[in-house]
Amino acid sequence: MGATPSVQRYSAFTPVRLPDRTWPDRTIEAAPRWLSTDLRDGNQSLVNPMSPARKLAMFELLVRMGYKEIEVGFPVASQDDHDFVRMLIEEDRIPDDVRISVLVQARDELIRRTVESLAGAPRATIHLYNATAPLFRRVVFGMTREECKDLAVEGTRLMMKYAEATLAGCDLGFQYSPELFNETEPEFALEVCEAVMDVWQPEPGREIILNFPTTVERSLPHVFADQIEWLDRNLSHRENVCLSIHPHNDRGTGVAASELALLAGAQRIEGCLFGNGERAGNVCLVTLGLNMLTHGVDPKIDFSDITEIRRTVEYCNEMQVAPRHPYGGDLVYTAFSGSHQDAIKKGFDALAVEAAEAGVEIDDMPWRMPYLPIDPKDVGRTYEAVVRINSQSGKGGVAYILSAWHGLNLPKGLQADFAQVVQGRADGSGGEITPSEVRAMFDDEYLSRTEPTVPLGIGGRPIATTLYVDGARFRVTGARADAIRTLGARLAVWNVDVQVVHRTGVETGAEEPAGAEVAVYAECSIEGRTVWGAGLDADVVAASFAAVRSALARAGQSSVREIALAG
Ligand SMILES: CC(=O)SCCNC(=O)CCNC(=O)[C@H](O)C(C)(C)COP(=O)(O)OP(=O)(O)OC[C@H]1O[C@@H](n2cnc3c(N)ncnc32)[C@H](O)[C@@H]1OP(=O)(O)O
Ligand SMILES: CC(C)C(=O)C(=O)O
Repeated sequence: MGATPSVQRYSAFTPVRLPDRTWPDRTIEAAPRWLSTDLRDGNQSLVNPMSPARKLAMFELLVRMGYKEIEVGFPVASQDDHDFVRMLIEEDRIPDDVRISVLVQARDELIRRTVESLAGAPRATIHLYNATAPLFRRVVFGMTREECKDLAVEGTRLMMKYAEATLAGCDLGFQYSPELFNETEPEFALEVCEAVMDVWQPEPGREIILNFPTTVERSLPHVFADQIEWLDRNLSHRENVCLSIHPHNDRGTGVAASELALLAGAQRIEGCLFGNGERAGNVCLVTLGLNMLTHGVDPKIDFSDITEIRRTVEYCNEMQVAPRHPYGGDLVYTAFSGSHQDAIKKGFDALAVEAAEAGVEIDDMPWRMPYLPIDPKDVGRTYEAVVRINSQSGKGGVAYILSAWHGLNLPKGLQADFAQVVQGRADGSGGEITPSEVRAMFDDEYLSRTEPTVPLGIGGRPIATTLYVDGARFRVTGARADAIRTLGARLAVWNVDVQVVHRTGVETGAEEPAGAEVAVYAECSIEGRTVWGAGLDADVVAASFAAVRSALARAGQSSVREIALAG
């Protein structure tokens, strides 16, 4: 603290001038071509590069998810990388609709060995790169612009020469990247790409992938978008060029930069699952794909089991995905805070009502949910963890837990009553309260205070008594009604007024409850104050008795047990 600020050591980024940019008015309407570089850029940044088994697990995951272009390694970087490429080819593990690619520097011997590593491949792309940015030309390569361009041109020639000798029968693709494109003078990057194209000679059926990396992300996303629109306008052979981007995430804006670049004309995106990759990572393919899904654009990638994807990626990379990572993190579908929980519960309730009105399944309804940008089910996550309880939770969250996990649908007044109980205990413990602990608290507070046995089958002529069940009437007849009437009479002696009996878990209006257990919630006015009780039983009358007696017991009416049993 107190050290001299270092701000003067840094300078502003010079943007390309594009005052008539058009990309801000466009929208993303279709998925781009995706390339996963998990096995190359991702792998080269790992503390422990992937073992062959981990590489294969990653490759198979990417294929299962639907990636059609997969950069499988840098064959001359290590024996493992080379052997993995050979194994894929020799064991015929590359599906017909998948194209592998490999990366190489613009160096003669490395190019020769890289081309050889692909022998026997039915289709493959060779990806050649050299740095074009001024800092690299000066510091790393000690080259003039001309020499830098020649390196790319010569690399392309060598690649074609070796491929002609070694890869007969291979449907060969070619990709060139001016590394650190974003820091390269745009005219110079264009000049190098044009020179490379002069050698490769793109034409219909012979595309070239020109891949523009923000090797180190240095500026704002819209600046990159301007650079891409500028390229889109100025590249020759445009119809035979696939304009690809390779964004890194050094400023934390890799996703934004990619999305704006798509608007600006990018047709293909290279990235890694959950944003693995050098330094702050490559752009996250999961976030990009699912961002599209939430706008109604099919990403053409299968994210339906995000947990399995995440586990496999964690296994392969030996790195954990952060709990807040978009779409895949542990906590991204979870609300702890009361107002969020309340809104989510109301959202689910409204969705159920609207689906019933429309006569369709909930899963077929448009997704409009407070605080949840995507239906967790669409990525294989369940609703159970959507709401979790701690000291910041409110009645909506507590009610959601009892409903979603335990099938207990509490009336509103009881929700507030029980939330206070939970809040008191959460404040004491400080931590999270699990759904089973919430249930145990409910049982402890309301159910365990009741006696399991109630006096039914009292004789007398059948009469009708009405209970109010979630606002609708529920008729109980016969001896059971007698029992309730008897209880009511006794309670009257004690100045207890049973105002409303709520029952949930069965169809309202039914003569007798269907199904296993019925929950009855009694809202009682006892000596002028409202006291709630709950009862749970296979028999609705028994549950009703239990609920009333629970309320009495909570109100401190200890002799209730004898009264009820005396009925
Ligand atoms: C932005 C990116 O992610 S690029 C991909 C980075 N990935 C990798 O580098 C993969 C792992 N790399 C390696 O294993 C090694 O670098 C190898 C095997 C490829 C090469 O190894 P070596 O030649 O022993 O070492 P090294 O990488 O230090 O070589 C650097 C030389 O290559 C040159 N070089 C670096 N990149 C390129 C390139 N794209 N094209 C041509 N020459 C290059 C450097 O200028 C330097 O030249 P100099 O020796 O004349 O100064
Ligand atoms: C080789 C290129 C595409 C690269 O990885 C980068 O520039 O980040």
